[in-house]
Amino acid sequence: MTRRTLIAGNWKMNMRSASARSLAKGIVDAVGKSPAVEVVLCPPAAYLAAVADVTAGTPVEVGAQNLYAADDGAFTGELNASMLTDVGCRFVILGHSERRQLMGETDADVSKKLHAALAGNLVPIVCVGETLQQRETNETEAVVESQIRGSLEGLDEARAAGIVIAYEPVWAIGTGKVATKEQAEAVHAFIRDLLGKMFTPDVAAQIRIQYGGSVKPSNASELLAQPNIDGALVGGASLKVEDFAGIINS
Ligand SMILES: O=C(CO)COP(=O)(O)O
Repeated sequence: MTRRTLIAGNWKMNMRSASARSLAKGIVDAVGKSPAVEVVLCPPAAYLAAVADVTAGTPVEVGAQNLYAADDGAFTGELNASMLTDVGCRFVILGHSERRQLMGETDADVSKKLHAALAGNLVPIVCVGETLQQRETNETEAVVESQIRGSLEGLDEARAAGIVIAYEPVWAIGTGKVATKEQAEAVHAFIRDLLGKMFTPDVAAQIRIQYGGSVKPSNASELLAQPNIDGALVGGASLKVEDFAGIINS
């Protein structure tokens, strides 16, 4: 089973309209017409339309960083899947550790969002990962398993193959402390095995599992060479054309 490598840039809460457009343009130019990997830019919601305008007609795709799991209605400040596809999104990041920690998002919330994303034709990138304390007390597998089981609650086999999982150890996010390729591969293999039990080994073999946490041009190729690492979800290094292009080309 070949899984196409997926490199996504999570811009988090950064950029302004001019810098967002110029970053997107730089990446479009660096990626060219037929990149070997799939490339997704996830700007803040305020700049989704501007970035989608720049990437239109190119292989670079656009993703949102969150959604609200409801149809149109009285939900002040929120955006639903239909609005995201309407402004050009194909992907949506769900359950990022920053949202879990800062906004109190739970696995149950993530599961609702996952179903809303799929119903709205968005590809969900579901984030999971342990804290440093959990790693040090050997809880990594238990934490990741319960996040995946909870976040994927109610997902059927037919739709499971199309989702993306991002393993992002919390201690590696924005810290410069990247997981070693062995540490990352061990968790990715564990996740694939778990997905095989939850669905079928064939479905698990189709699900792309990205690694995230201090990915840079200098460490991307060894991570991406691991058999169960199918891409990267990049934060800081996605904010500079040179760094992000370096990861894409690694
Ligand atoms: O959280 C991340 C991507 O979603 C990773 O962030 P950094 O690449 O800045 O560590």
